[in-house]
Amino acid sequence: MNDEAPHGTSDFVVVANRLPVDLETLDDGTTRWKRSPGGLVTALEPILDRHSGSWVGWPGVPDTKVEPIVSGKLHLYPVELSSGEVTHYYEGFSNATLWPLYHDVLVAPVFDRGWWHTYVDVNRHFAEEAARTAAEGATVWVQDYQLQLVPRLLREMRPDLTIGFFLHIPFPPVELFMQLPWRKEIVQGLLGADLIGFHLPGGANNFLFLASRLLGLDTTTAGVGVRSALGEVRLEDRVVRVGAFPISVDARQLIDEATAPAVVARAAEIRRELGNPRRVLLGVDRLDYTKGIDLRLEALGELLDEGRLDPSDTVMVQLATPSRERVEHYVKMRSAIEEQVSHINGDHGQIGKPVVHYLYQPVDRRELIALYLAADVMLVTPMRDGMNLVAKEYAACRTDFGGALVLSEFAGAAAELRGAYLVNPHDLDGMKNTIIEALEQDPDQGRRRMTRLHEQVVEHDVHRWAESFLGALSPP
Ligand SMILES: Nc1nc2c(ncn2[C@@H]2O[C@H](COP(=O)(O)OP(=O)(O)O)[C@@H](O)[C@H]2O)c(=O)[nH]1
Ligand SMILES: O=P(O)(O)OC[C@H]1O[C@H](O[C@H]2O[C@H](CO)[C@@H](O)[C@H](O)[C@H]2O)[C@H](O)[C@@H](O)[C@@H]1O
Repeated sequence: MNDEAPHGTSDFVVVANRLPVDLETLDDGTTRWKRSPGGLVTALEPILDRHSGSWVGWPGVPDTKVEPIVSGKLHLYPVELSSGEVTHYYEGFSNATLWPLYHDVLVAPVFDRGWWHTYVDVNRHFAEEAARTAAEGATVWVQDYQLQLVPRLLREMRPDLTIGFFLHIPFPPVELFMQLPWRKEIVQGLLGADLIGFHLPGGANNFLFLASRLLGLDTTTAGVGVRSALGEVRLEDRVVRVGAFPISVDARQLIDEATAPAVVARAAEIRRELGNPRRVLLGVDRLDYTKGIDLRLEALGELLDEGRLDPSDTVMVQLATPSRERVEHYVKMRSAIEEQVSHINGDHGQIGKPVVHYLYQPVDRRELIALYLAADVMLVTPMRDGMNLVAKEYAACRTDFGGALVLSEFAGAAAELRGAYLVNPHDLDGMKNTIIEALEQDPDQGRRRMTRLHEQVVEHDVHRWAESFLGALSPP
């Protein structure tokens, strides 16, 4: 990386809360860049590799001024946030108000006026940096719930720009959204865009209904389709289009990585290191209360208690990437999950042979892919999830068509991944039966399911997602 990224020259600008890399301070006081967590970065990185452009975002640490950076073809424009802004805008309004509100109110959202004011201020900083970065007539693609006011602010500053917005999390039904004291401001903020994208038609339809009901705007009423039949909100001077564009993964890249001999060998080695169990179950998540890690552990614990799983030949690996570690519900969820893991291992493990191997740390990407290859059953059991790229990564990596995917109905990915074993994670008995069914599947039937999953993800990869959104934003 070097530091020569001039402002005002970019024809394509992504604006997201985070840069694709986080600045990390080591014990000796030196700093280094590490990959940012989460699916938004996973999805957008390959797009910017292809579409050379700029990325405006926060470098992940407070009170640190970082000059613009060039990384290969990509120009990074850091937005500085103070520690107070991180507390009120990121941990507060974004992750303790909007995140739970948009995820079915799984925990009670906090409505704090001070947090809202900081959210407005920080959205303005991001809009200002985007306005400085974009060339005349550029396309700016704003990402996610942390930046819902940016489209309007940016349009006021730079009416020459084409502005897209994509929401990576679910957009709630009107009954829940109406709880938000600043509901009109958020909808007006989003309507600054030319095109607003959601993962699923349901989110797009919720938004159209809200624009009509809350702001009395003229909207289309026919249902939005997947990458088709866009809806419209007709404003006095322009039309905002609204669509559904399910995000995905870079399937070709994953296939290359998953078929590398070193990764295939590592998968076999992982099984040996786990003690050559007959079955390996896997969970991979940011440690978030939406992900249903607690529910799948409860199911596993009961299956072991009831003797339906044999602890001498069954192993579960749960990777939990640290996330939002200062937000109250994340702290509580970590303790609850770690208690469950201890409980299961206390009851069913043996010396040197725990049933659940739990890591609270990110692992290297090649190790993650080797784990996907080593797993007989992948458990993706969120109570609500915008998409869930882990499910799609697992399907992309299984070029051997082995393994099985147990997938919550409440993940966006369930709308497309019909070869999965779908579960309602609140239905504990149903989930237990489905886990057993997946573990004991007929091999031919399993291969058919996995072939279907793999082909779906290869055909509908992240490049198709970006092309469909950007094609709709700026039709030829
Ligand atoms: N390299 C690496 N990536 C991880 C790890 N845990 C999760 N990820 C990635 O983080 C992303 C999670 O995306 P997604 O499932 O959509 O959920 P999100 O965390 O809510 O964005 C996926 O691309 C995962 O591969 C890890 O330990 N190491
Ligand atoms: O930036 P963080 O607060 O550390 O959180 C990580 C990301 O989590 C969320 O990811 C979502 O986007 C994925 C890709 O579209 C989707 O598959 C997943 O269902 C979502 O939860 C969040 O929306 C991102 O802004 C965060 O960067």
